[in-house]
Amino acid sequence: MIELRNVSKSFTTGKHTLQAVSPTSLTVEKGDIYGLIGFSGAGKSTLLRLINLLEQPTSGTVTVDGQELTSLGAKELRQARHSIGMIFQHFNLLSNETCLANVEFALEVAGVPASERTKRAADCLDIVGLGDKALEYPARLSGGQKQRVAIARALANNPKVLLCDEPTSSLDPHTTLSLLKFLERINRELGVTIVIVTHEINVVKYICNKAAVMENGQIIEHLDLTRGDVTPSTDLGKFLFETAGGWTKETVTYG
Ligand SMILES: Nc1ncnc2c1ncn2[C@@H]1O[C@H](COP(=O)(O)OP(=O)(O)OP(=O)(O)O)[C@@H](O)[C@H]1O
Repeated sequence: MIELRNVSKSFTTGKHTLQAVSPTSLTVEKGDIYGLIGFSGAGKSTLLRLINLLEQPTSGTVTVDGQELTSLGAKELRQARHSIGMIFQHFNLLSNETCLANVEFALEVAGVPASERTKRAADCLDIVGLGDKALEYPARLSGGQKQRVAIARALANNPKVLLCDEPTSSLDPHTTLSLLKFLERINRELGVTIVIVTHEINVVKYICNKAAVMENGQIIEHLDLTRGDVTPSTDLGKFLFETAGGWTKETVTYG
């Protein structure tokens, strides 16, 4: 579903060039919930943003759902991006618009006729269980509810891929858990492939079937999380998993 081939990204500020992502390849299969983990500054968010070309790669190719995004012109890229939704740590909702208008906006940008937008936006809010909040403003919602509106907006154009940049970092543990269950449902019932950047290993352990450990702009290890015991081979992988402790799908019984 997602193929990154030798992608790299460097940022130049003045005389300084910083290599945020060194040439890296990554394959995410259809139906995966794929985690990107590592310390702050490792390049996780940059790698995620390379998937929908929010960051243009310095080198390499990005292919999503069989379409090589890096070879598209601006108009085609805008079109292709509609099948890639994204959510963020701080939700990025329009605060002066209602929840419904926030979702409608995504449809408007995608060129959906005005006559269809309201119904589709309302349906998306229903999917996330917030049909009754359609005419509320984001400021009146809890963090978890705001993230659900952001998910409704991300789902409005029926994406095949959902990119999540620290989606639970602003949420308390209970809200985190219910959001993770929700993302799981989207993955299972709507068939949406999910890539999730997080510094919370518990999140990865709970929801992901695969993960990549990043350090200094490189993927240093790929992990299969479908088997009971995760046994990272790198020191960083071991450190991250050994210090995580906490909950797993088997140990969490509430929510
Ligand atoms: N737009 C930018 N301009 C310049 N440098 C940037 C830019 N975006 C990211 N960087 C740098 O690239 C490196 C990787 O950043 P990135 O945000 O991808 O890391 P991260 O692993 O997601 O970190 P965190 O967990 O703290 O968000 C960092 O050194 C960061 O300062």
